[in-house]
Amino acid sequence: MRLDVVTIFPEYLEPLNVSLVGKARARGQLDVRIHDLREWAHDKHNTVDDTPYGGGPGMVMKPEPWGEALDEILASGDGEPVIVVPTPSGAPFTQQLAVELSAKPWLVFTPARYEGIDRRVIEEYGDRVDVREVSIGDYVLAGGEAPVLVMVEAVARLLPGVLGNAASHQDDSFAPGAMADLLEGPVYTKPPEWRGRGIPEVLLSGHHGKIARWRRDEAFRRTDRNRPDLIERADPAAFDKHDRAI
Ligand SMILES: N#Cc1c(-c2ccc3ccn(Cc4ccncc4)c3c2)n[nH]c1N
Repeated sequence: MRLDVVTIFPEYLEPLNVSLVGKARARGQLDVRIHDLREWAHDKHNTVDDTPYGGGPGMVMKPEPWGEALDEILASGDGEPVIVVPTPSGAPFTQQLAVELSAKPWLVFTPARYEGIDRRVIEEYGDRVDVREVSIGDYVLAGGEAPVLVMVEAVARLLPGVLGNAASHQDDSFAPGAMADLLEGPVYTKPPEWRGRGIPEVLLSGHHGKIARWRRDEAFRRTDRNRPDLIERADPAAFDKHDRAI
């Protein structure tokens, strides 16, 4: 997978050099290219923003630098990318969308700043390629770089061979399948006792069926406590299927 990121804060994307994504880049599983938008702003001050038409607070990112940047990037690759635009007014970024994007060969992320990008940029490239406006949550940030870090990690960990244990994401919270729409249950490791706190006996039993059922029940309990909205959405048949499987 090729990932391009266009930003006025390239240093904000340094975390893509470490940990899971950094290792995937080093192994050649990910081709990550970070671009400084100001390279396509040609005035003396490399200006990328201006006042909003119609008035109002803040500044808007000018279309010209984005147009030159995206034209050059799209011309540099094979096929067409999905352009992912982080914005507070986007569609929710979900595990389902992460799975969909992980199957794409090329993603271009356009994290903006200020009040966002001139709408004509989204329209221009929406006429040419698949453009997704996406939000990582119902809160307001100052720009799109942190959302890009979140989305890249969520997508990269789904790529074959990136996570050490293939099973690691199969029981994720929100992962499709028997535990779909349930949060993950609690996890434990050694020592067997810590500050007078032990381990649930079932996890020491070696009885895989009982352990799976306990984990399913704990997942249900945690979901009911922290995300009751997911309980309504969950498909009861998925639980039956999971029960039959354990
Ligand atoms: N994804 C995502 C986001 C953002 C986000 C993303 C990109 C930009 C670019 C600029 N801003 C600042 C801004 C713009 C308009 N209205 C308010 C603030 C951004 C915020 N905030 N909250 C989220 N969940």
